[in-house]
Amino acid sequence: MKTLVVAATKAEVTFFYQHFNLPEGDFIESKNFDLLITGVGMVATAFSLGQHLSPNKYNLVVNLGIAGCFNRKIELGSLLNINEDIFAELGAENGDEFLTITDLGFGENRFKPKNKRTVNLPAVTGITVNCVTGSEKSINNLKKRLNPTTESMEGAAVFFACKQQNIDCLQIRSVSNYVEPRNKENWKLGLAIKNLNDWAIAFISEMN
Ligand SMILES: O=C(O)c1cccc(C(=O)CC[C@H]2O[C@@H](n3cnc4c(=O)[nH]cnc43)[C@H](O)[C@@H]2O)c1
Repeated sequence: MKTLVVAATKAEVTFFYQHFNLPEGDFIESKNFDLLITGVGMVATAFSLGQHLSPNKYNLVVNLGIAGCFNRKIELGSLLNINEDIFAELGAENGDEFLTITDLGFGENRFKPKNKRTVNLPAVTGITVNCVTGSEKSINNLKKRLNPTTESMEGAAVFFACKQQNIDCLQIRSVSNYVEPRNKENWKLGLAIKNLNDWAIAFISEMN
């Protein structure tokens, strides 16, 4: 049984590729782990995992990525263990009220992954969105409704797929930006990606 490492973009795992001398490609099989680049967003992620995730082959999925953070006390570049993730937009508006897919009786919007491993990083709740949050009104609504620490565009889709296949899952995110009206100059992409890759290289190396 192997570990499947999952990221949305190659850029987020660039040093991981270099360290393990991995060939170009979106699905790379190696002796001790496989690596899958899904593309950005929950649809691309679900499709890609639908193609590659098999319980006969994998006993652990490690989802790696950068994320936006709602909490300004958490420094940019910090690593977080997302141990709960929520599809934030999946549901229905009823005037100013939001009804989740659970309220509507159509399933779950909130996922806690099955995971036997302990990871020495702060554990937080994330949300998963199709549209990166970028207005004070949306930020306040999300904080009030879900009280999230981070925001990504894939996390809950990975947890969903792992739950469907009964596979353990870790989601490790590095904070690249605060959730705010969009200003890419404020992002610390390089730092976030470096810290994420250092963690991932150490984790995979120690496992094998
Ligand atoms: O512009 C670049 O050079 C660059 C390099 C690597 C990655 C990116 C991305 O934009 C990755 C998109 C990825 O990041 C997650 N993300 C990051 N911040 C947020 C956010 O505030 N809200 C939602 N998602 C965020 C997301 O999971 C995307 O897949 C650019």
